Amino acid sequence: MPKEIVCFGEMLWDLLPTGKVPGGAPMNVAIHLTYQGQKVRLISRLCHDELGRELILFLREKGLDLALVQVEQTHPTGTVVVNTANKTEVQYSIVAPAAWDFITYEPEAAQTVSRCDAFVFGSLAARQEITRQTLRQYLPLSNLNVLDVNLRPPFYSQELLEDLLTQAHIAKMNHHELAEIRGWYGVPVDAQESMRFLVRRFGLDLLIVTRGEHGALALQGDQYFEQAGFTVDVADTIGSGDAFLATFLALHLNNSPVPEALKQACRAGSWVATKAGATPIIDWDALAALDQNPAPDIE
Ligand SMILES: OC[C@H]1O[C@](O)(CO)[C@@H](O)[C@@H]1O
Repeated sequence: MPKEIVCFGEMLWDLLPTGKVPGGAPMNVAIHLTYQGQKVRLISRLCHDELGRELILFLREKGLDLALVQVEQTHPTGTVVVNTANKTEVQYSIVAPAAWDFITYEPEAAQTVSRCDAFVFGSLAARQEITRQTLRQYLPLSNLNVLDVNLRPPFYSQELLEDLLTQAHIAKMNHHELAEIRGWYGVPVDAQESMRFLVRRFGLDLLIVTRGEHGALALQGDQYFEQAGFTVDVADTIGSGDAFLATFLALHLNNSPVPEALKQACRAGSWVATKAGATPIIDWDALAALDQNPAPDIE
């Protein structure tokens, strides 16, 4: 059954050396959730400029509901200069200000958030005051807050992350982000132990850690799960984590057991890494073939 999922935050163009592709973690998650038949609303903001108009056309073609996307005239539609010199560790220069820094509170959006099945957000959207305040107003309304940590330097602080983690029910981060956050508390290097620490400290129901080609880990209550990764030819890793999260959520919200959701999410993330840009349409048949390419474990 389709679930109602609200994605909040940045929508933008990723400017790659080869040209521009639509991006922004919450928007990427929204598109992947739409591919997977879920009912999605994106809360964001763009400008009535050339890039904004192009983005609207792209999203309409993808079948996304744009009723809660605000349009303004002052701040430009978001752009990010992406350095893909290292294909597996892409660097983002996130241009500021951007229209998505100015998402304002709307009663209709608040109502949608209060009755949705999940509210997906990340730390980057909170880099500027206005969008941060709007996010703070929506978070208490939703029954299931899903934090996609997405640390994008220099736009985060320990204080901000602690605030967001406290309000999250589910959190997803990659292994680099886990290492950084663990470091704030001097927790031992062991992944499982540091996950247990974070789940306890922030009262999380579920914590997921992605490990690139080495798969993913999850801790739900006391139960710890590991999923091995898949070896693929990486085009770039942009949006890989976003496809992972969308796939995990679509399954989790529809009552799949965590190990099954983790496995499909790893497959989807790996597949997206084989293509340029964040939102290629996933070929689920080709994905099944990934099982023949398990990657070696790192631990
Ligand atoms: O959202 C910030 C950046 O992260 C991505 O979503 C990838 O996860 C890019 O598309 C975007 O430029």
